[in-house]
Amino acid sequence: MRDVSLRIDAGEVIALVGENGSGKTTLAKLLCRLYLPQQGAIRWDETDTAAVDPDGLRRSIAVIFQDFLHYALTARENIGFGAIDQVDDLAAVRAAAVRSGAEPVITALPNGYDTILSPEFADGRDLSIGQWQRVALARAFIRDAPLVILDEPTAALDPRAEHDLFTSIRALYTGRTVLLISHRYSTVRAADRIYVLSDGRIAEHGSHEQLMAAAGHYAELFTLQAAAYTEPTSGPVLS
Ligand SMILES: Nc1ncnc2c1ncn2[C@@H]1O[C@H](COP(=O)(O)OP(=O)(O)OP(=O)(O)O)[C@@H](O)[C@H]1O
Repeated sequence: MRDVSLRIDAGEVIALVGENGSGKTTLAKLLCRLYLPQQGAIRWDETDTAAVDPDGLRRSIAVIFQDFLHYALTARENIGFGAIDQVDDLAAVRAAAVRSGAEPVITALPNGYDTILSPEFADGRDLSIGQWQRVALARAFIRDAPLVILDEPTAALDPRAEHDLFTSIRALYTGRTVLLISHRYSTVRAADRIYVLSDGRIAEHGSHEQLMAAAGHYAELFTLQAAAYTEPTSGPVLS
């Protein structure tokens, strides 16, 4: 990443978009201090995050990466590990599951929240990718962190679940700051500000309306994706 300068204010919903390999996940990992910048600084308020205790910093961030972990443990543990002190608090685990849409999936399992999410165990069950994604979202909800980073949180969700998540994202995270990475332009358009990454740099930023008016890279990608839904002849042809 080069020449990247961005500011995220408390309570904002910020979206990062850009083509594959443009650096979105790398930027998220830098914010979590999984990587240290070779030059420049990342400051939380006025403090350089390179100078703070990494564990403390990470406790202040709830993050779901694209390749989130699937633990061969119970549904309760898979969610409760988001906030280690609440792993035995079924009410907190259930509340997070309700918010993420995982509750109906889990209650249908043979032992509910005590079902091991792996088919290798007696009465264990595996979940579909989209169901796992709801569990991962619950894991992020349960942690009372001021910064929430969601890297492609809806890639495997069905359209209704995706719609439900994004129409409720501000209510879900009231008072928290959200960094959302997504290739779905319909979901990022409601962000307060959108940063467009290209080849490790910020190519554009602004609100959806500002970026559409600028008629640049964002407007091109948004229009391309929207056209696939609205123009019957522009989509791929299966034969
Ligand atoms: N640990 C790493 N070391 C070196 N290069 C890396 C590392 N992780 C990713 N990259 C490279 O950095 C570039 C940006 O990757 P990144 O995962 O940040 O892209 P992205 O915008 O999130 O892409 P996608 O939309 O596919 O998820 C890619 O060229 C990738 O190969």
